[in-house]
Amino acid sequence: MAVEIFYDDDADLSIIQGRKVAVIGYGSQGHAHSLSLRDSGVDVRIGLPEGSKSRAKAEEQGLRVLTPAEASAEADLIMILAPDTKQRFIYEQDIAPNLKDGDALFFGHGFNIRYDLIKPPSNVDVAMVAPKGPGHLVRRQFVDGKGVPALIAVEQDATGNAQALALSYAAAIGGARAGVIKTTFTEETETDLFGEQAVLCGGASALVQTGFEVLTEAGYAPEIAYFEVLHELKLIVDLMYEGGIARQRYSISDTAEYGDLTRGPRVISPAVKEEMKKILGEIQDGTFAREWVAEDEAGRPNFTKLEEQGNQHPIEATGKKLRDLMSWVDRPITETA
Ligand SMILES: NC(=O)C1=CN([C@@H]2O[C@H](COP(=O)(O)OP(=O)(O)OC[C@H]3O[C@@H](n4cnc5c(N)ncnc54)[C@H](OP(=O)(O)O)[C@@H]3O)[C@@H](O)[C@H]2O)C=CC1
Ligand SMILES: CC[C@](O)(C(C)=O)C(=O)O
Ligand SMILES: [Mg+2]
Ligand SMILES: [Mg+2]
Repeated sequence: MAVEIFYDDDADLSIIQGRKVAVIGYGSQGHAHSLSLRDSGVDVRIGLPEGSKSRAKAEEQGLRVLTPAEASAEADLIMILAPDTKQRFIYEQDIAPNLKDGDALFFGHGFNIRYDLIKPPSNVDVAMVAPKGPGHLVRRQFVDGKGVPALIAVEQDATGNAQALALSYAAAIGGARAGVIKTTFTEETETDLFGEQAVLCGGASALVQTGFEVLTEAGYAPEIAYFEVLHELKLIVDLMYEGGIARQRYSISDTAEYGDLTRGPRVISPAVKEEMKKILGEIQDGTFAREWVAEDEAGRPNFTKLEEQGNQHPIEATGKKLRDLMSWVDRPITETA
């Protein structure tokens, strides 16, 4: 089925400029949405708990910070950009008691609606603006006059204007410069989880770590292995980003292309595809969501252990040493947030 794609000319920025927006959370997405909304002439306030470490950062960047309940009470559009596992508690405690007829409840990802963790009342619009990229790059691209593509979806249209409002919001954070696609909460949630687990984060990280291990265990220098499987990956993916896999194959040598065509399918074998299908099934039937919610409720023991193991992987120390010597590598996102 053909998708609908919207650009800046299709969006009416004055719609979002006429609203009082509360952004709940000031992390990766929260800071990007808030600053770009503000720069697009939108009346925005931030909702963060009293003890939040992000409060000082938001205030330093010239934003007004309230508690989540105060921000929700003042606003007529509430965008929840807190961690997915915390959203239902924030919604019950701070947002739901402050929702008024015709308000809009916005999400940056459909997890809590798709898996029935939040059930909004029927008198408010429920919509999503989900940028297809990390928040720090959403902001960086906006500042550079570019944009990260975004998905919009309407779960509930109480006012009859929810789609125009979502498109206006997406344009205000730069999404309509690159293209805004209309979807559903279900499609966004399931494709986003699949993408991050199988390809973008899970798949890519495991591929890089495993390639590094194979080379270093065979006695090659870690620095050479790092350049080969991590640093150069960005350069190869840049070519795909610019012109697809065909453009990447045009730029590499014929030798590389023959290796790509004949060895690639041995690495990503039919068994890997079967595993990807299983992963998609666990997303579709709710297994992953139940597991993640339970893991979070238990204090994230497995998450913490695996994250620490990842931080200790030898590729991290090698990469840090080499990146410190490359002045042209962009500043870490922690410094640009
Ligand atoms: N990361 C990304 O680029 C993308 C994220 N998304 C979606 O955006 C949403 C936000 O994710 P992300 O930006 O990664 O989140 P982060 O973890 O980067 O930031 C979460 C923010 O929420 C704050 N927070 C925590 N608890 C509360 C609370 N009780 N009340 C109010 N604020 C709270 C945190 O405060 P403190 O700093 O004090 O911890 C922090 O500022 C999620 O739905 C995610 O799926 C969608 C697309 C991409
Ligand atoms: C790829 C991870 C992501 O889905 C994103 C940056 O788009 C996320 O949830 O952070
Ligand atoms: Mg994503
Ligand atoms: Mg995601």
